[in-house]
Order: sequence, then C-alpha cells, then structure tokens
Amino acid sequence: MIEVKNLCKRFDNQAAVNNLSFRVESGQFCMLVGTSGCGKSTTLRMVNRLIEPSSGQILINDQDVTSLPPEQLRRRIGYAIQGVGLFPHKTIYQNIATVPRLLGWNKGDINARVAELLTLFKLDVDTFAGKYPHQLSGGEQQRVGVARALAARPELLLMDEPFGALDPLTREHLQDELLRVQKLLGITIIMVTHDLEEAVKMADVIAVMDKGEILQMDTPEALLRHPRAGFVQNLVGGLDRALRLLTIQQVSEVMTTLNAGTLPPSTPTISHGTNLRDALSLLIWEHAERLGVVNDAGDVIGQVAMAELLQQGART
Ligand SMILES: Nc1ncnc2c1ncn2[C@@H]1O[C@H](COP(=O)(O)OP(=O)(O)OP(=O)(O)O)[C@@H](O)[C@H]1O
Repeated sequence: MIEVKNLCKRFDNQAAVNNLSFRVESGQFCMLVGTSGCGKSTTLRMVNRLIEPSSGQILINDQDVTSLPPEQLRRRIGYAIQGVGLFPHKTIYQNIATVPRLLGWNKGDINARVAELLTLFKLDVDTFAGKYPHQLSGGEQQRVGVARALAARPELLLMDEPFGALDPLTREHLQDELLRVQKLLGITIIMVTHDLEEAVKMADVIAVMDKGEILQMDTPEALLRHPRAGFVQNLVGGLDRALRLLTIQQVSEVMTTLNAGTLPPSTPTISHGTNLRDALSLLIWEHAERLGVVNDAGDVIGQVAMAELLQQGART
C-alpha cells in the first residue's frame, strides 16, 4: 500500500505539487491524469526519489521512502517511461537483467527471470534476448522497458506515459498485455497518462490532478457518472462520457443467460469479454437488434440487446 501525505514540491518558489494526499491499495492500478504541467510526473518521481519533496511524506507498506538510500529504494520500485530509456549498447537480455544483477542474483535465476518476462510479453526468447534495442520496433522496445522494470519483482511499478509514443493499435495491444500481466502478478501500479480513455480502460482508481492538486480520486465509473463540477467535469467530457462508460463493462456482465440453440442462426455473435462499446458498434454495423454472446469455446451462452446497452451508457 502506498500512502502519500501532504506532499509538496516547489521549484523556484513555484508549487508544482501542492499538499497532495492519497492512498493506493496493494494490487491496485492507479492512474494520474490531468493537463500538461499539473504535477503528475513530479509526483511519480518523488515516490522513487528521483525528485526530493519540499515537504510531506511517502510511505510504501508503512515504510517511509526516505528511510532507504535512493539507489536501494529504486531497486525495489519498477520505473518505466515514455521512450523506454533502454541501454543502447546492452542486449535485451542484459537490459532486463540489470537490476537482478545489481541485487546479486545468481546466473540461473537471472536467466530464468529474463526468459519468463520475455515470454510473458510475448517476445520469443531465442529471437530477442541477444538483440540490441535499435533492432526492435518501438512496441517491442516498450515491452522490454516494462519487462525490465518488473525484473526484480518490485512491489510497486511506476509508469510515466509508457505508451505515449506508440501508434494506437500497438498501444492498445500493450495496454491489454499490461493489464493481463498486472492481474497475473498482482502488482501495484501508479501510471501517469494524458489519455483519459487509457485511464478509464486500465485503472481501478483515477486521480484527476490540476495545478499540483488532486481534484477527485475515484473509480472510473464513479468519475464518469459523478464528476465534480468544473475542471473534472470538463475533462471527462460531455456526451463522450456515455461511450466511455460502455468501455468499462464487458458483455458478460450485462447479458441475459441463454441456453445454446435458442437464438436465430443469423444472429451475429460476440465474445463474452468484449466491452459494451465494441458490442454497440457491432450492433450498429450489423443493423441488428441483439447479439449472441459466446464463451471461449465458441458456445452461445447469452444475448445482449441494443436497449440493454443503451441503458448502461445512460445518465443515472
Ligand atoms: N526540474 C524542474 N525545475 C523547474 N520546474 C520544474 C522542474 N520539473 C518540473 N517543473 C515544473 O513543475 C510543474 C509540474 O511539472 P510535471 O512534469 O510534474 O507536470 P506533468 O503533469 O507531468 O506534465 P506533462 O504531462 O507535460 O509531463 C510544471 O510547471 C513544470 O514546468
């Protein structure tokens, strides 16, 4: 659990972070969103002491981050940034092995961990371990950046716009992969993003910042349904809000259960893990009134109708 108490940072007497207090529970995915210059990166970098606070306190599992030397602290906290920051003259293997080596892991454990992480991020070990960063695509480099940040099994992962420079499709793949890996490892993540769609899709909790302060910290659904008047309301948008609400629910959560064989054969089908926004899109595209919902084996297990989807995105 991360607890930030009355955190302040001033640069040249200007407040970049102003009396910030928040808490992120273990295993939670927390997103910091807000406009440029509102203090997101400064907040993140105070957690791993790349920046020292002017005042206030940060506790990780009740331990004050200042009680450890910064280098030692950073070996316990993963950090992944936009543009990756891989070491150009080191192979992918050596990049991922950096912190485990510093921590004195034995060779066998390092080899196993590098292989495990590359596999986790769907990078073939034999193909990638010996390559250099410039031989990889941007998306592959970014995967390696996250794998490196996770190498020493940190209790906390800090990410600063890690997918900011990627094309939308690669970005979406990596978001899905990160979510899968996070669920698998149960790691706590604090991530900075400009992108509200990304925050809504990935976060358990979103902190909206403006001028060095948190204006609202809530679940994506609560934030979309009940944004505070003013800045937060403007940020989460007007009518877009309905579509964003649809992205945070899967068809399996709203479908009506059905026994196989009871839908007309011409009914279009959709996987149970699809979000409601994509389901709505398919309904419109197919000019259909309802969709069959299929499980991973392809069996029809339910149905969703247009009316149910519209209700989920409606103002409550
Ligand atoms: N080293 C520094 N020296 C002086 N001012 C700084 C320094 N680092 C950040 N600032 C200022 O602090 C404020 C917050 O910066 P920060 O990088 O935390 O914002 P941000 O929300 O992460 O922005 P962005 O989304 O553009 O990265 C800005 O006004 C910035 O100019």
